[in-house]
Amino acid sequence: MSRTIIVSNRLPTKVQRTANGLTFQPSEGGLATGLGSIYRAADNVWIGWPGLVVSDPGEQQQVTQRLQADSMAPVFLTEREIQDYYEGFSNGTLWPTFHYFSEYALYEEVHWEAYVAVNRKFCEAVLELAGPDDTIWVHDYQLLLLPEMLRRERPSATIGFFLHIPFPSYELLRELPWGAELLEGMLGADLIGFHTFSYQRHFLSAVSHMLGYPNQSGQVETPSRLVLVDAFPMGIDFKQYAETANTEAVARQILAYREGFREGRIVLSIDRLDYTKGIAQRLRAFEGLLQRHPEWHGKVSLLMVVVPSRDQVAQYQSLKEEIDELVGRLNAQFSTMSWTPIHYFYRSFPFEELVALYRLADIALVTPVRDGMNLVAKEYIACRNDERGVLILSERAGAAHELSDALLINPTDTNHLVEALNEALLMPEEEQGRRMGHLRALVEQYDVFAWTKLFMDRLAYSKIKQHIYATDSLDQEARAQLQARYETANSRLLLLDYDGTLVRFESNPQRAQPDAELLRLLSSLADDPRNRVVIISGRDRATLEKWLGHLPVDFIAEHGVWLRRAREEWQLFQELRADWKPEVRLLMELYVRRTAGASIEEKDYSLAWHYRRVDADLGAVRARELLSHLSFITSNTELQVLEGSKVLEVKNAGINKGTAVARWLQPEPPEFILALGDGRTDEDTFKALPAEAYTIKVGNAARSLARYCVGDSDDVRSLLQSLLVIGEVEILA
Ligand SMILES: O=P(O)(O)OC[C@H]1O[C@H](O[C@H]2O[C@H](CO)[C@@H](O)[C@H](O)[C@H]2O)[C@H](O)[C@@H](O)[C@@H]1O
Ligand SMILES: O=c1ccn([C@@H]2O[C@H](COP(=O)(O)OP(=O)(O)O)[C@@H](O)[C@H]2O)c(=O)[nH]1
Repeated sequence: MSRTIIVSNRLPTKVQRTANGLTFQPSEGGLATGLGSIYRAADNVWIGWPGLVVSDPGEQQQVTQRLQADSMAPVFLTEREIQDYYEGFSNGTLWPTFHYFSEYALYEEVHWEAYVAVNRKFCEAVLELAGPDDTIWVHDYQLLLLPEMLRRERPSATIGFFLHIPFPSYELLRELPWGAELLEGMLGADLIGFHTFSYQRHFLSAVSHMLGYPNQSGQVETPSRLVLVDAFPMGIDFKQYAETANTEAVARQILAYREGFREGRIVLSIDRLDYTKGIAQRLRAFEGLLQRHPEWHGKVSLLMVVVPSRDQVAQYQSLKEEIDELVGRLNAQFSTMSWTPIHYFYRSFPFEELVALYRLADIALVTPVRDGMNLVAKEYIACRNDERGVLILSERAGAAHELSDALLINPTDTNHLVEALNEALLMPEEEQGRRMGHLRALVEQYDVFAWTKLFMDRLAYSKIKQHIYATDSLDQEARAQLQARYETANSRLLLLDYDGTLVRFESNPQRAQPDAELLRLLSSLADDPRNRVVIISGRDRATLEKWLGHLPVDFIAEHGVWLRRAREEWQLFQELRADWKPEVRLLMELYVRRTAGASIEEKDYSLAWHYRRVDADLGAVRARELLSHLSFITSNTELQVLEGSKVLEVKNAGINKGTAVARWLQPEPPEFILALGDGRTDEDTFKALPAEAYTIKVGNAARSLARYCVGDSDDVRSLLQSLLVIGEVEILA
């Protein structure tokens, strides 16, 4: 039976060392609490760190056995690994950068090395446990490299990845020296999930800027696979919170807490200690309320739970001091004999006590400056079976994208926050009920089970999608078979695209001239009387003639408009019109003026608008605008607009590389056909060829019709060179 292997840095159970030996407690933090419900509900396994250094082999065995009974498998980390991988790279570099606190970020090579090594350690733990049919679900920023590491070992595994924290703008990511490696690491997955659409958008933009991989409708085309990217706002186990809130035990707990506050109103704040949570700003806003609205003195208290977290990281230590100092100052300033404005707890609370706090509070004050999602906000809602209470929520928490009936605030705008607090304290019960009713319906519907199902369904869909477009890479075996066919064939047709296939792409197309090695290779291949070599390109015939015209090769130029047999005259594929060019040119010129780096290429029967040298985002936007303009003016004409790699081309419809290639297949197709191409226009060639032809896509094969793929033009040359060697051996023999 197939299982889901959940992999995250932290396990949902944390091990602690006490005077009485090791204890096992639930972990805090949204990842562990949120996923805890789904993993217990099914036959899944969870791999992760148990939160403590356990180096003694006997103790390791004890922990392993105890966790195993709960379907968990521990990955033990050494003191050094915790310092460099967890506190260092994960929480000293990635956490601040991804939360827009890059001024806190450390850039230490030794932390990076530990991060790579620990990701590898997790990889080994997964490989040991995961069967071939198991689904592997990797979580969060501590394991960004893991999907790619797993992919290398298990090319066909089903791997999902979910990021629980924000994915920042590309501008933040580029500050990391290791940005590209991290993106590649994530792209080892089949499906990558984020809490919100804007995190997804930032990721896609980073992938296109830093790796150059295109994407369409949330699908990234990597050189080897299609990777799906989508937004899945995480939910909570609504039922568990709602049911617990109705229990006798919670009712008793509420009564006990109530005594301490008498009739006073309670504002609740619960977070891990973290500078992203806006705890200090929140205290200042509470101070503002007491200063500006003295009518609340003695009538409202802030109940603040701060759960200890990452206390070995410098910023967390200084934040703790700042909070202690602020709470002390405010209480000293405002307290009376019968009223304490702030009740501050620096510890975690057991589940039922938490539920009682949520149920007790008139207001939940959730004001992070950045937060991937924030489950506390959803838990508060789930506990309000009475449909009372007001949620004040930061617009910079992922949860704000769903919870629009909360009072949404900007956490750094203290005035706004003060007035929101006052508004919440004065909010009539009827309005509280209306807002809470909407919020509850939403949190109930999109709970953690719905979230998991959605993710898993999309993961299965990503595999189907990949299967439809699957292109095998030209491995040793396929290459040997191709060579054997080549060797025995008496007539061979080699159809070779030029840019991106025989030579690398240049940002200036005029610099893509053939080098001596390529000229030698083509000339030697064409010298074999059994070979017919055809250079098949979108380029104009003059350029091809200038660069390669002296070789004994055939040409297909302008995507099939011009044909030339070796050393003969150029022939037009058929009579064509060019009187449309001035009008189209005017439009393209307008887009050149608006877009620095764009240029127009004029051919006999087509016009191309190039944007390879334009800023990637701007280029994509302008190309879309121009495309819609061009589609409009070419509708009901005999023209077509072709979308190539960073180029839009207007040309006569019905002629393409494929229609031209068909002429080389007559009267009889050759015994051996090899076609190599890297772009969308080469797909027409592949389509026009018989099934037994060797069609090979160069580079990104995610959506190709080709039978095989190779990496780049170096691989192409090495393949052609190997054919040449076969030919030479035959001649010698
Ligand atoms: O494991 P720790 O270092 O102790 O930190 C606790 C967790 O903090 C982060 O939680 C995030 O996940 C939540 C659920 O998706 C989300 O609501 C919240 O906004 C995030 O900050 C972290 O991402 C986890 O890996 C940690 O375990
Ligand atoms: O004493 C506590 C206080 C909070 N939490 C839990 O910690 C999680 C915090 O998750 P959130 O998404 O709000 O933020 P994170 O800490 O993951 O950044 C919530 O599920 C809380 O119920 C807990 O387990 N014990």
